[in-house]
Amino acid sequence: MNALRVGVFGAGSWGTALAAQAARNGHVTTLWGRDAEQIRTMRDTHRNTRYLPDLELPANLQFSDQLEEVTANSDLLLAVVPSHAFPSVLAEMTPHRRPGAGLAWATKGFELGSGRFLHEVAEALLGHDTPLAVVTGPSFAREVTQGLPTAVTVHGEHAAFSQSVADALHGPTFRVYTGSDMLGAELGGAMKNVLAVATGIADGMELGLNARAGLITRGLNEMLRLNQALGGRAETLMGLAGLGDLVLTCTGDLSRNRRLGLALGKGKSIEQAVAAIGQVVESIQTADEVARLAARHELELPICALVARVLHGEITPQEGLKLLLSREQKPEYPAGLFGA
Ligand SMILES: NC(=O)C1=CN([C@@H]2O[C@H](COP(=O)(O)OP(=O)(O)OC[C@H]3O[C@@H](n4cnc5c(N)ncnc54)[C@H](O)[C@@H]3O)[C@@H](O)[C@H]2O)C=CC1
Ligand SMILES: O=C(CO)COP(=O)(O)O
Repeated sequence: MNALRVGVFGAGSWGTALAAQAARNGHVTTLWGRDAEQIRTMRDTHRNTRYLPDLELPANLQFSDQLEEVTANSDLLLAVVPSHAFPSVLAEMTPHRRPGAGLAWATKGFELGSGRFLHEVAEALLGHDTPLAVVTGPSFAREVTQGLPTAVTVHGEHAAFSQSVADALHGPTFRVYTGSDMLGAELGGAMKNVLAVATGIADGMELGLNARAGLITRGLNEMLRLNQALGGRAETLMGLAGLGDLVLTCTGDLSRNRRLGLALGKGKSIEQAVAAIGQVVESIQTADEVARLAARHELELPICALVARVLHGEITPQEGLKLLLSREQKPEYPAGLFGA
């Protein structure tokens, strides 16, 4: 193995977990965070005292609050900031990038306010010749940092680059698959967060296990239909980036998006729920961007649309449930698997 210089941008829970993974594989890895105080503490304790305080990080992992320096010294750039910060952090990195250094990201979501995919944001900033890839799949940061078995996938059009990202992260308990469908992979990772809120709400309202399974399956149908309208490949959504992450996030209580739904279903306000979680909850922005994309393609995605309305406080979870259950009866697949 050739040791790479890996720069990981975003010192939240997922950036920390992926940086630890690359460091464990022997790569010279630096985790960049914007908060100098937090970075100092991480350097002193070799722990992410804010997000994963009980877990020790590899001794060879380095920490920095100098974005320019980390960018200039990395062969592989891995962005793991929240989606709302992705365009600005990438714009800051761009002028300092080494020629030929590819960019991967593990952020899940869209550009805020435009519905642009993150690969579109990256292409606009870095040009079409820069190797790009998205790292996604069912992966709670805590479990990855603990070394529990996990499978993810890396999608990009530049096969050699995707393989190098996969190789940098793949390890004895961290399986990394590859594919070439960035759009489908990004769509799955973003939409599952919205659908996790729906199943969280249902579970918070104690609607039962049948309701949860029904929501996951009809949610997958919404993913597949939007994906088809956008030109993604169905198999991507049937794999780790879609179904895999959907199942994890809709059923696993480590999910912040599911926990937001659980709190709303139990009658808490969105402000109370977000404050209690204290971390990034991507669905809050993503629900609007999914609605924007669906409207652009004249698609009706009832579960996602109702989640957006609940998140905006336009309807209560009880009203959302009534609306969903009173929809017209129809065939499960009116026009084949991907019919409306
Ligand atoms: N935590 C997880 O298990 C997983 C998270 N993800 C995705 O990774 C992304 C990051 O999430 P987490 O690390 O979990 O979030 P987190 O809530 O644990 O941490 C967020 C981090 O982003 C930083 N940040 C916020 N705004 C920033 C800005 N403008 N510039 C630079 N840094 C900024 C914060 O300081 C903090 O360190 C999200 O898109 C999430 O959906 C994906 C897979 C797993
Ligand atoms: O993306 C994730 C797991 O794959 C993490 O989900 P949450 O952001 O809902 O915690």
